[in-house]
Amino acid sequence: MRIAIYGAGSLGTILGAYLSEKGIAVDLISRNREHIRALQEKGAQIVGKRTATIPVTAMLPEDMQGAYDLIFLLTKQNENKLVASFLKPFLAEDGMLCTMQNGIPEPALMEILGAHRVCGCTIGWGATLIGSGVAALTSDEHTFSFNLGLPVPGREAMLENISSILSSMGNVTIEQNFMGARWSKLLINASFSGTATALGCTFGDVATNKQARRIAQSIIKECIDVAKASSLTLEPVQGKDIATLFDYTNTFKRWISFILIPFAIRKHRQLKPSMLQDIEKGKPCEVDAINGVLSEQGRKVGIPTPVNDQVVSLIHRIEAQELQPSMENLNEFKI
Ligand SMILES: NC(=O)C1=CN([C@@H]2O[C@H](COP(=O)(O)OP(=O)(O)OC[C@H]3O[C@@H](n4cnc5c(N)ncnc54)[C@H](OP(=O)(O)O)[C@@H]3O)[C@@H](O)[C@H]2O)C=CC1
Ligand SMILES: CC(C)(CO)C(=O)C(=O)O
Repeated sequence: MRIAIYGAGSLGTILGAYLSEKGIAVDLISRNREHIRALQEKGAQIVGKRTATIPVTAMLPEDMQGAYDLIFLLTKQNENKLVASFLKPFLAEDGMLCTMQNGIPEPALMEILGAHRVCGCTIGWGATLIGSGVAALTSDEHTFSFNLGLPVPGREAMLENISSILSSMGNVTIEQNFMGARWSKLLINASFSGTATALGCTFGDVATNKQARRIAQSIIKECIDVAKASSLTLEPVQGKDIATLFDYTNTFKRWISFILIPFAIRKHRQLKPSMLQDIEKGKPCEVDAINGVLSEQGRKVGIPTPVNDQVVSLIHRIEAQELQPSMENLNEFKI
């Protein structure tokens, strides 16, 4: 099976290194020339929760040849239409593109590549590219998890193949209710990644600062309400039934959910959201594909998302350099 990781940056470099280490042949592809040169010359350097240098095969998009049976997509979502059109001739007729991006990326990719050539996977761990060829693993290895699913039925055998490839690295779950799993990950990203990006901090800082935690808690609730109104059943995240734990209907349950938050994210305290990493690099981030999707779906089903809307507009102001990501932005919130 010919396998590629398209968009081998923070996550893709770690994924590619672990698969290569297990003897699974995979091409790591990115447009970032310095990064690709470093990967080719020195291998993938992993720092952070693990220190290792692993030889990998890396190339630029213009050096791709022939068709791949499986492409893991790990570019940011902002250019997905262009990326999918570019990748179309490189995906075998019966191949599969597995998007590991955040948000709800499958529908737009299916339009270009065909419904049966796209599957999705949510990622429950984090990474940060800190230099050419150097990726920091920001989660413990035991949190490596992959929740795989088909947006439409029909390619179950291929999904099993992908599952066995990924299970060489971590824990894989094949989701029957894949959209429920997607929305559970969206809930984490909208609440924690969105708040941490606006405030320029880690997940741990969001949980520790009570005002920040209140913002994240409100977005969790907004997401649960939007999911319910959209007839989506949220799937557990790493064994935790977030829809039950954090869905409050009275002051007492609201207080319990507030107290639970630091415990629920304790293994992920050091995570710095990929949206914040983009902002720090002066790039536009995926806020419209993450928090923006929650606000948009809320409008469709008539559920207000006032706190999430504030995160969207704050992050846009940060992108426009009117504000810096900082704890001082807590003063901008009205909740
Ligand atoms: N980082 C994390 O911890 C997590 C990220 N995710 C999701 O995974 C996805 C990838 O995130 P992340 O790894 O952080 O992203 P990065 O920006 O670190 O990596 C993306 C890589 O793809 C390259 N790239 C971008 N556009 C193209 C293109 N059109 N053609 C070829 N190469 C391209 C980038 O190059 P260049 O630098 O030049 O832009 C970069 O090397 C996102 O959807 C994110 O939300 C999910 C869970 C955790
Ligand atoms: C939640 C986190 C940090 C890792 O899974 C992520 O999805 C991101 O940074 O985009």
